Amino acid sequence: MIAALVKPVLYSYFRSSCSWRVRIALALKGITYDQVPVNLLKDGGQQLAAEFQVVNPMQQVPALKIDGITLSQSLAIIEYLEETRPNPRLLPQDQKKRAQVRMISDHIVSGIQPLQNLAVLQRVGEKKLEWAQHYITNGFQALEQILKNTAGRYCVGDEVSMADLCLVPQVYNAERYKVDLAPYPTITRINKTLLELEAFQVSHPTKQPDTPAELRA
Ligand SMILES: O=C(O)/C=C\C(=O)CC(=O)CC(=O)O
Repeated sequence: MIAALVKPVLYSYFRSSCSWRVRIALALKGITYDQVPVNLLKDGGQQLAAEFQVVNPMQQVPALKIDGITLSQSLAIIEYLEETRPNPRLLPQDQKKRAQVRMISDHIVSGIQPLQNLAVLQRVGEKKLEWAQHYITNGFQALEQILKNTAGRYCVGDEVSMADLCLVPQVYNAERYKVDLAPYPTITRINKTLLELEAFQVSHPTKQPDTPAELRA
């Protein structure tokens, strides 16, 4: 019980899409937390420092200290928040919809983002823009088809779910890597609708404690 009284601590980087997913979950569920910024570019990458390796041996953000444990991997964090702080719900009650939410989340979290993350692009070198565009485009072509069957107002039906927490940061990355979004009207429509919600705005990369002044909104 004592642990629950201690404010959670999020290790985060303002434009890490994986950190943003967790920030949206925390905002939606009304959980107040402290942030420890981990700059992925500064000092050769602060995530690689020995002191952060203790927090997350994978040397990636996000990580969340909560209830006396330290968690990494955004979906594991979001599922823990869901189980311990169930309101508002981020996984639908209906089993088929819940499976669809997990399918779309995994599609982005395993099938797109890891192929265009910083560590991969740093090894790809000068072709990195083309590389990122290729994997985001591939993933979005499939995702557009999937969403045509699952979406209502949001990714799955009309309730905001974990899938939406994955979608918006991935669209942000697509824009960052100059992917043409015109072929994906469903993705674009859902993204725009979600960005009107306060939880998606307060957690946005342009509004974080570690956002550089020139990128602040
Ligand atoms: O360029 C930088 O500022 C460093 C890293 C990131 O933003 C994070 C990523 O590229 C991975 C991702 O979140 O998809």
